[in-house]
Amino acid sequence: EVGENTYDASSKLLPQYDFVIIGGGSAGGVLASRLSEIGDWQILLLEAGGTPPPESYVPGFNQLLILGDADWKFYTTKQKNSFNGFTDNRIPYPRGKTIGGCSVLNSMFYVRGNRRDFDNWEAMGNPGWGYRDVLRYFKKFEDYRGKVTKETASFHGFGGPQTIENKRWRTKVSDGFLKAGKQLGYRIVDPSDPDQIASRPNLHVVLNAHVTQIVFENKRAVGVRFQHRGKSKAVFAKREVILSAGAIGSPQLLMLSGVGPANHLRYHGIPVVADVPGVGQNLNDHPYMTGFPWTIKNGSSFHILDIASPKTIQDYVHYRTGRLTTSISIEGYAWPMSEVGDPYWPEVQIAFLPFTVGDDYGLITSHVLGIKNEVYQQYFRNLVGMEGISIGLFLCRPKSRGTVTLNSADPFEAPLIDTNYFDHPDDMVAFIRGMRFALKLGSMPALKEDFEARFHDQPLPGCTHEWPLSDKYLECYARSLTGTTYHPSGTCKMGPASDPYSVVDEYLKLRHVSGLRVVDASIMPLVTSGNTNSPSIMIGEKASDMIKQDWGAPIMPLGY
Ligand SMILES: Cc1cc2nc3c(=O)[nH]c(=O)nc-3n(C[C@H](O)[C@H](O)[C@H](O)COP(=O)(O)OP(=O)(O)OC[C@H]3O[C@@H](n4cnc5c(N)ncnc54)[C@H](O)[C@@H]3O)c2cc1C
Repeated sequence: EVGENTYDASSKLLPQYDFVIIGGGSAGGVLASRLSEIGDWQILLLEAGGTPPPESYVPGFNQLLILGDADWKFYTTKQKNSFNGFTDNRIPYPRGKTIGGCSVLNSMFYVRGNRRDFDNWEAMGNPGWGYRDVLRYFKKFEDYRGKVTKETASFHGFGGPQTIENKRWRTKVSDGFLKAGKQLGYRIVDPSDPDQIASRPNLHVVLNAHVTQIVFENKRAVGVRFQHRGKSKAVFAKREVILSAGAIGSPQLLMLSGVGPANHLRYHGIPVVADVPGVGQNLNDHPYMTGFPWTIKNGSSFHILDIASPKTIQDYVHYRTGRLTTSISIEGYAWPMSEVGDPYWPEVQIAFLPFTVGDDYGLITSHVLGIKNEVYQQYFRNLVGMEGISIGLFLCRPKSRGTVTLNSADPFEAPLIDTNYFDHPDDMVAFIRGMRFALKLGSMPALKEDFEARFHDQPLPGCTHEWPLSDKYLECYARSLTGTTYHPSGTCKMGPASDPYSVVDEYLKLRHVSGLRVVDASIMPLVTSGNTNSPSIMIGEKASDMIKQDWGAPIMPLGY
């Protein structure tokens, strides 16, 4: 929407607004839209990136966005327990730098998470964040376009700004994936089942506005400084500054502004406004194994070169149908029952892809993932030109925690992102259980017989010393080819005052300072058991109502 209109209000910037929102991503965009519903309030949204690039309008071009102009192009630090199969033991860590944030780069999967995730947030000392409380906000932003039954109508929303629909195109072999699940005794379910910014005169959006500091007066956030077209500018907030710069940007900006672990700030010569030790800690992300490869019979999936065929392009351009209507990514998810603890709170999420890393001649997938050239050449290259599938997985609630810290006090320098995957030994144990499920799924008759799925049983370079498919081999495989699912969260976690590492309270207000809230994926105390875009939107929706309530503005009834 924004891409088609000029919202850039830099020429009419006011010196002061009621609310200044930093970051126009999944959560910040929602906030700007909802708060500007109150006509008396002046809202400013500052976004470091520009308008989304043209390729972002074609879902099938999703992979081309990574490492492009709309990506911050972050990398992780070198890892000791993971990334052995990636160049220099580090990986690209994409984050959207454009209006829309990561929602512009993402693969558009709509997964809310498990109801137990939110009940657990509440049990962790965050009243008002249980499943029953947040469900209404998931429904509020939805415009569900799938099949409406009595059941789906009860847990989906209608008429909201975000359309949710079934994929318009999928491969034949994805039927095999669903059938293989049935053969293992599972059901096909809607994962949401519990069991736009309009142009408004009071909303100013400034693009290419990189916020460099939140300004405090006596521990109250009163405004922000930002760089725009080579000039340093400042703007002030009468009511609140709201930080929605995402799970990497938000802790970085807090620390640059003097809010964070005092010793770390002093080390970088930053005057301490408030010692908040949890800022940048508790980095939760879902470690994601790129997928065991299988070859399948021709005609079951698609050939990468078909994407550029005149028919595919014509189908998309003229009719909005065909291969390009969906991202080139995962085609189906499965949640195996957990073998440990609550069986209905899955440990892993299984991902089904209708291609292998070898499919695209090493041009895109291995590049955006950061796979070492020798691993591609020795393991994936002989899959070139063959139709295939991959079955991967991610760990839903890892126990390992990473960090986001400052590399320097320079706001234009990328922070240090230490994912720290597999630091906690329980994570590897759970991951290996998930890998065994993935192997079992791929060997079910629905794939093996109907689609002639053949496991690519070549040993992975670096793991040849282990007995094939032994636990040790699987561990080595996981440490080599597990990267990110792009779900960082938790770095400004919400928690009770008794938790010294809580950064915000249940109203998302920053502890030890005033006039400042954090509203984005960084507030999740524990990452949800699924993809994180819709929970981030939900956080934006819920925060908007909390802010309106605090300032005596009317809250629209939800109707559910
Ligand atoms: C490649 C990729 C694929 C993904 N696929 C899916 C998927 O299919 N389904 C799903 O549910 N989730 C997916 N995700 C995750 C999901 O998109 C994110 O969890 C979600 O968008 C996070 O929202 P947010 O509001 O917390 O942050 P963001 O959307 O990252 O927004 C933060 C915004 O703040 C801006 N910003 C940062 N620092 C500053 C600053 N100093 N000054 C001004 N502006 C600043 C950024 O440019 C950005 O626009 C994916 C993510 C990626 C990267």
